[in-house]
Amino acid sequence: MIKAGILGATGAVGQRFVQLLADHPWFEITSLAASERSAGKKYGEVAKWRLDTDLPESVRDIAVVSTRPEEVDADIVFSALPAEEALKIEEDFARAGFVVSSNASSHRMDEDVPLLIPEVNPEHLGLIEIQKKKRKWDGFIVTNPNCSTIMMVMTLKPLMGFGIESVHVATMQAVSGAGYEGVPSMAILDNVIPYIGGEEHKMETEPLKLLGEFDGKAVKNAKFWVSAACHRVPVMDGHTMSIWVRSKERPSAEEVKNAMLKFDPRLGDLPTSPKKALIVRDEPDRPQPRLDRNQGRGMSVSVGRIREGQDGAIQYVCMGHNTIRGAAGASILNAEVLKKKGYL
Ligand SMILES: NC(=O)C1=CN([C@@H]2O[C@H](COP(=O)(O)OP(=O)(O)OC[C@H]3O[C@@H](n4cnc5c(N)ncnc54)[C@H](OP(=O)(O)O)[C@@H]3O)[C@@H](O)[C@H]2O)C=CC1
Ligand SMILES: N[C@@H](CC(=O)OP(=O)(O)O)C(=O)O
Repeated sequence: MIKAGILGATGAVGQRFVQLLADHPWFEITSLAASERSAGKKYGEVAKWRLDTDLPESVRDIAVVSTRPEEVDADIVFSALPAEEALKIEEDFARAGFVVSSNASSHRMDEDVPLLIPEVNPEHLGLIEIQKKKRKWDGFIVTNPNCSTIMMVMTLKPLMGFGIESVHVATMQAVSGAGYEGVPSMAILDNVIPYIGGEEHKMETEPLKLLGEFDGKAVKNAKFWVSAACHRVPVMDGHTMSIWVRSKERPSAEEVKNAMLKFDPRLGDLPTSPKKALIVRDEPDRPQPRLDRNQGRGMSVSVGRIREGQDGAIQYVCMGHNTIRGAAGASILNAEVLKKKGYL
């Protein structure tokens, strides 16, 4: 078993890591780290457990440590730290020789850090050697994208052959994306909030790196543009988005559907990879978060309503589980690929 630590283990995403790693066949939780407020106390006392499965017994009595590398016993650390804290702490861990699989945004756009979706750009892992050499680190950092970006980019990947020119997207994002204390119930019930700080910029920039080409030295960004509008809606889990894609080749809805149906990333049999990365639905009223977010144990992205728009764009809806495929599950799948490819 590979020894795994979780940084930010008591938080919303940290708890998802604990839930998904507790019975993982390759990783064993050996350290749980959080702020000085929690350090020294038992995990079961300080983690206000809010998931709909029980707190795993195996972690209840583990003493939480602080996020200093010398206190953490692990080969890999999964980071669910707030971005401001992750910036330095993740570097401290990589410098100290740890593999860091991060869900935080701090290092995503660093030119020597892989921003990874295993089904989309596994070749970007070539940046690891460049990162280690440049920074003189024994360890390294690999990141997963923003939760909305992940869902959208998984649907764009099979369309790249049509010559994408532009993408418009409007999101409807679940409240869990902001964390338990993030959006007061008085603000979101009976309401839609048309603003999520920083989200539109992430959706407009991260896809270009993810779908860019790695030439052995650097990633050259993909050459199309994305325009995003992000909204918070009163849904617990599951980010839904309406997407309009304009391409040079002007494919029909049928051709787009077939490209998505044929999308086979050939990841092999990794514990967290779903049987189908994309699930294409024909019903006129799907996907829906409540019905579709747990497809592929929360790791599949569901697509529906693929149709030709008025201006030659292809229009569709996609949806995925934001704290599993969009956060903890994404980092764990990244780590499984690292293991499979011999980086771990
Ligand atoms: N919620 C979501 O769906 C998603 C979140 N993310 C990203 O994941 C990260 C975590 O988000 P979330 O789980 O919602 O956040 P939470 O606020 O719920 O949890 C934060 C965690 O970090 C710890 N922490 C806070 N400050 C420090 C510090 N100074 N030093 C060390 N540890 C600290 C907290 O410990 P303590 O309990 O002791 O305070 C807690 O364990 C963020 O970067 C967020 O942007 C990404 C995608 C989705
Ligand atoms: N902002 C996202 C969650 C998040 O924290 O994203 P990021 O990993 O890019 O910081 C949401 O609300 O739903």
